[in-house]
Amino acid sequence: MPQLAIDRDFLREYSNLEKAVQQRVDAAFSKFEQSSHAGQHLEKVSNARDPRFRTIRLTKFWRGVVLAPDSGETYTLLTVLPHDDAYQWAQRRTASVNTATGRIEIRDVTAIEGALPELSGMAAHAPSHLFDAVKDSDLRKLGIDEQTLAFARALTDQVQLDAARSFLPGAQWDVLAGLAAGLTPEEVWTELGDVIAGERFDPDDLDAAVARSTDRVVLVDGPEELLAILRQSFALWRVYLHPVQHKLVEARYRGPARVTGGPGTGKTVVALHRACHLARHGDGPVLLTTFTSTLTGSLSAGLTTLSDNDEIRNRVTVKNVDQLAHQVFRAQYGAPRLLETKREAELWRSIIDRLQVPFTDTFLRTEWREVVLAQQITTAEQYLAAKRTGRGRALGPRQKAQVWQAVWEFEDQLREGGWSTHETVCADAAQLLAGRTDKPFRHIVVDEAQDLSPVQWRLLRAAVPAGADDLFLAGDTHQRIYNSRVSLRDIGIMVTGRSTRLTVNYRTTAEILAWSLGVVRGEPIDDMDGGLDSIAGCRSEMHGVQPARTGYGTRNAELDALSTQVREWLDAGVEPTEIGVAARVNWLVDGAVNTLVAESIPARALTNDSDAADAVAVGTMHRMKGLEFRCLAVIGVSEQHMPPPNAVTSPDEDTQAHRHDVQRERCLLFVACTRAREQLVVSWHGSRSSLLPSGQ
Ligand SMILES: Nc1ncnc2c1ncn2[C@@H]1O[C@H](COP(=O)(O)OP(=O)(O)OP(=O)(O)O)[C@@H](O)[C@H]1O
Repeated sequence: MPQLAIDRDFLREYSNLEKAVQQRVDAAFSKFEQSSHAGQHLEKVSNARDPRFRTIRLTKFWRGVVLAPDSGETYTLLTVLPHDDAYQWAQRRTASVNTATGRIEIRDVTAIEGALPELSGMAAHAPSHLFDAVKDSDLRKLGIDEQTLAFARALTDQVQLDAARSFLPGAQWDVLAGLAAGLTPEEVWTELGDVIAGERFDPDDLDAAVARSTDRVVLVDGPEELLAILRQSFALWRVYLHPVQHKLVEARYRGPARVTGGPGTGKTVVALHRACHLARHGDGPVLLTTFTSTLTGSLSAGLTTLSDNDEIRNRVTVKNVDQLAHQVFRAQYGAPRLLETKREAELWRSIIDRLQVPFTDTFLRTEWREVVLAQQITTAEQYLAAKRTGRGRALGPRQKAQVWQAVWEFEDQLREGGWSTHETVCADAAQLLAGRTDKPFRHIVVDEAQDLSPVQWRLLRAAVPAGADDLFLAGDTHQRIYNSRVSLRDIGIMVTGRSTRLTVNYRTTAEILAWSLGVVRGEPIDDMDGGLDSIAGCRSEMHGVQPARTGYGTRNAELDALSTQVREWLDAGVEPTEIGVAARVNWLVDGAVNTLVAESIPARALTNDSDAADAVAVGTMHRMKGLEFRCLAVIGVSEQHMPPPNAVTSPDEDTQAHRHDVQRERCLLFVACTRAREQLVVSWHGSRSSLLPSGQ
């Protein structure tokens, strides 16, 4: 029986096809496998460079291009195009086997041959070339074949390489892009993961290559599966993993492990797959957790996309860390009597007044959270001896005694009133679990790990027995938006030697990523493990338009321009749900929703309970975490609103806290901008924010 395989690129194109053509694709390929002579529907392409390319008729105007097997029965659907384009596509290209990965790749030979003479001519007179530092033998080892090698040797700059992306074989272009981004051949080798097995694959066995190409081809088992895949073609991106991601998902670690990487590099995708993998092959219940309830919701939905097997799904609990803390606390002590944040600040202020100590309530609260609770300090001696790494303002013994007295009073009043805060609930829950030998989970997977506080880490550490595959962390400290700082080793979570960085961004175009990286470039940001994190090598292989940056005289002028922009996107065929608007503060979110709605544009504010209506999503930058949009406007990036003055500690009060607050705001802007997939528009009114990259 002939079997149909679908190329990943086609799944992406499918959602952009007109409904009628989609229906013809469904019909043609649903019948495909029942036919005992699949070849009979397929037409040969005259003047084809590769005789294995065929076309299949879908409608009078549309054709599918199919790669027919040399001898086996697997036919791969590569693309669907209007009649003439389909023939031209097939005439220009060839399929080949990458000798390093053993997988198939397609190249536009006509384009390569067309560009090479001119490039070689220019290269002959150039003082240096893009890959002078890389040996031929290294390039060959990484799967670069003779034609691509000749092309690579003729390149003198990155722009030429970028322009060649559409016609060079994909995996080989990835290798060259990695080397051009400054990775060594060894690092590129590691990035390709276990697909380079050291073996040299047979370049003529295309059928075996198709079967091996799980990263770009999905084999379909029958018409129902085909239809299911086509229906959810976008969500299906979650199914294809890069070899490095795949390795992380299935690895067996002797202890805690983590994946880091810039925005859009697939950390959440890895976390989801890892949770499923542990549910299937692990040794007990799995907790998939993160910081906020909004993020928990999208993890839950992602998990359902990955596994429709109830038995597997039921082995994974999805809960945010505070929910877990409250559950453990309640089971022992009943419902906590929670002190609201406002009343907590009042309590600190009344203690400051009474004791006449020279600190602000913000300083004392942070000291309590980040030093006292984080290190489980219960006595003055312990506090006097405690490490205060990252707390900035140095304290002499007299000041420390004053702080301790205030903290003691605060905790005493909590005890007396029977009050809890979210932090104490978490600390109490951690203590309860630490004392138990029967832990609730065998494996814990944490997404957005950079935002968890030390007390929350203590809870997670106590919720799982120490051992193989106990904790798996996914996160990026350049996207820390809640100011929690932690040293994992201080909490007893050792990830050294079990940390992997992802570098390829799958969400955002290179233009948007490069500009957004400017917002955080040069910031010294820790890696939660005693060192500094780096965003070097983070790159995207997709291209599009440069982000637009515009200032307006007034807020109303900025909002009017926003509605013009959103209308333009809608008129260009972008669905309302694929458009996002981000602002730093709630009142600007409300202003944007009102302006859009007044212009009859469907728009909704992202709130805790808002559902996914068919409308443009407008939300605060915090709410944007975990989301992505084809087109995104980031508004109100003005000097007076970004950062908002009340969100940043004054440098006179505490220089370190000031620095941390400004850094958090930078990270927040970075997070917001990197939610855009294809188009990003940044605007402000009045003077522009100093957080925007200078000179642009
Ligand atoms: N191997 C892959 N191939 C294609 N697309 C991928 C791959 N891995 C992830 N993606 C897609 O890239 C996008 C970003 O993935 P994901 O949200 O997991 O990244 P992230 O690193 O968690 O991002 P962030 O840190 O910005 O939240 C998603 O649309 C996802 O489906």
